[in-house]
Amino acid sequence: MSNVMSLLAQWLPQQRWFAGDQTPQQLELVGSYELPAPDDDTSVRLITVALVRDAARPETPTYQVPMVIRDVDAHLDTRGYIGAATEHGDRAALVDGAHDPAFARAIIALIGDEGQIIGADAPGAPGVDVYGQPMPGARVAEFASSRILQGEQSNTSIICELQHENGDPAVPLIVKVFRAIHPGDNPDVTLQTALAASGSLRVPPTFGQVTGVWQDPERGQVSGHFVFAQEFFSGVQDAWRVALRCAESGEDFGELARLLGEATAEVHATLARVMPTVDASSDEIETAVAQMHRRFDLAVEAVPELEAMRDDVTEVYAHAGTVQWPRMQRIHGDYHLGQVLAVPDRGWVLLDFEGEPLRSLDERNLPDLPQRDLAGMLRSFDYVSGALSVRAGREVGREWADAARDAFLAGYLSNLAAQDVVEAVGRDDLAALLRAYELDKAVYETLYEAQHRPEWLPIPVMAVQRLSAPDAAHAAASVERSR
Ligand SMILES: Nc1ncnc2c1ncn2[C@@H]1O[C@H](COP(=O)(O)OP(=O)(O)O)[C@@H](O)[C@H]1O
Ligand SMILES: O=P(O)(O)O[C@H]1O[C@H](CO)[C@@H](O[C@H]2O[C@H](CO)[C@@H](O)[C@H](O)[C@H]2O)[C@H](O)[C@H]1O
Repeated sequence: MSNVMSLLAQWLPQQRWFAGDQTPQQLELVGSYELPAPDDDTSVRLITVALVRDAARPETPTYQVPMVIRDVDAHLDTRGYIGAATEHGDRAALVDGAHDPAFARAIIALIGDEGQIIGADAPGAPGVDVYGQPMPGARVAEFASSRILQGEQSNTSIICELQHENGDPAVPLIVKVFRAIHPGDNPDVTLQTALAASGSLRVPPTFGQVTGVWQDPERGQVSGHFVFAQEFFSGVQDAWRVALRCAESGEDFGELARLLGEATAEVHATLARVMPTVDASSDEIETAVAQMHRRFDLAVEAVPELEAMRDDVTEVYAHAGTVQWPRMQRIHGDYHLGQVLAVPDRGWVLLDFEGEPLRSLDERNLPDLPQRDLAGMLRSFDYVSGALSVRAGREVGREWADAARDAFLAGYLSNLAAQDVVEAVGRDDLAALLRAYELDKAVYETLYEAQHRPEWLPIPVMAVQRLSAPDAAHAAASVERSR
């Protein structure tokens, strides 16, 4: 194994976006591409982006890993330091590209200049071709600086400060580097680009994207999205923080929840207009219900206490399979309070349309029911109460969560397109669907928490119990109350 690959094998398991914490058994270079080094920074020896996977575990993702090889000098930013790049000469450092401004700057230039790089084959691995695609009309200012966005994320986002020719600050960009790369469209890119192109203010303006073509060891030549860049809203808070603050302090959240419902309905209506929709055929319904059952089986393996709820859960899903379904369309897919920003002068802005990370990309690219998104947000209100309750050691915030869900649904149903759906399908059937999707989301969350945050596992487990209980009138009552 080369020096760089053995350094990566040690470094990868420490990264939040890497699945699992085991050192890869057989780290394989799937391909790589190089970006031009800046003329005015002679300490950069090479900017290279590797696609790597653990060949001993082919079911795990292929990861995108940007790296900068730099001189070891006084200006080296030690935060991104991976190790000594001995193959690249004396005093050469291998730096995580996400921490190095040379990578961010090269990516912005690739997109802004509509550049293309045809990758050269490396020893043992074919080259990767990459294409920069700016949004029509997008204008790029001069690169000034970059920093990595800290936090619990599935991908790596880099904030880039830009400036006009006269030195005045220009609108900053957020450059999201997809870590697990998949053949096919990434819905985060396609959906947000379609929304932005339709003139929607409910997503950040798109700057552009990088797509790549590579040789997948199993599937041959494939293509997919590598990077997505959008306008960055500085200093704003996400709806999770706003909601927690209100729930803790008693500040009113009703109006904000209602506006969030309106914004959600607006996005659904736009997606139904600009992206394909399909009738929910009996096949589609059967598949969707079978997926819910499958997910429950998986969750029971990880969280055995769910087994006791199996009969009730089965009943809720079975009932959902018998009611009338609305037309299926593209949706957000992993909607929760952390995916929404409170932007002054714009209102709620939605982010991260990548869908649930635990579902396959093929599934996430299919039309789905808007009820999945509504259920996601309703679960999120419950999480606000759940997080506060875990902290307090007793139940708090239940009334707050109930009021937020009523206001959110009322806001959603004030939209004309949403009213048409109620008219066509009927409230009882929609309530049955909402309950099944809410339960399915809580089941998904048990898996997510078991893997990532075991201390929060009781939040979704209690929700599965509550939502599956035969007398649960929760979802139905909310739809009823929002009349
Ligand atoms: N355009 C933006 N403006 C301001 N903050 C943003 C923007 N896009 C993302 N963020 C912040 O970055 C976080 C992670 O972004 P997200 O798209 O959810 O990435 P991931 O796929 O890694 O979870 C968000 O929760 C939000 O706080
Ligand atoms: O934001 P991601 O796309 O990475 O989504 C995953 O992580 C979320 C947690 O950050 C998780 O959301 C769950 O926890 C939230 C509170 O932290 C809560 O508001 C959500 O309702 C709850 O589902 C999400 O499920 C997961 O896919």
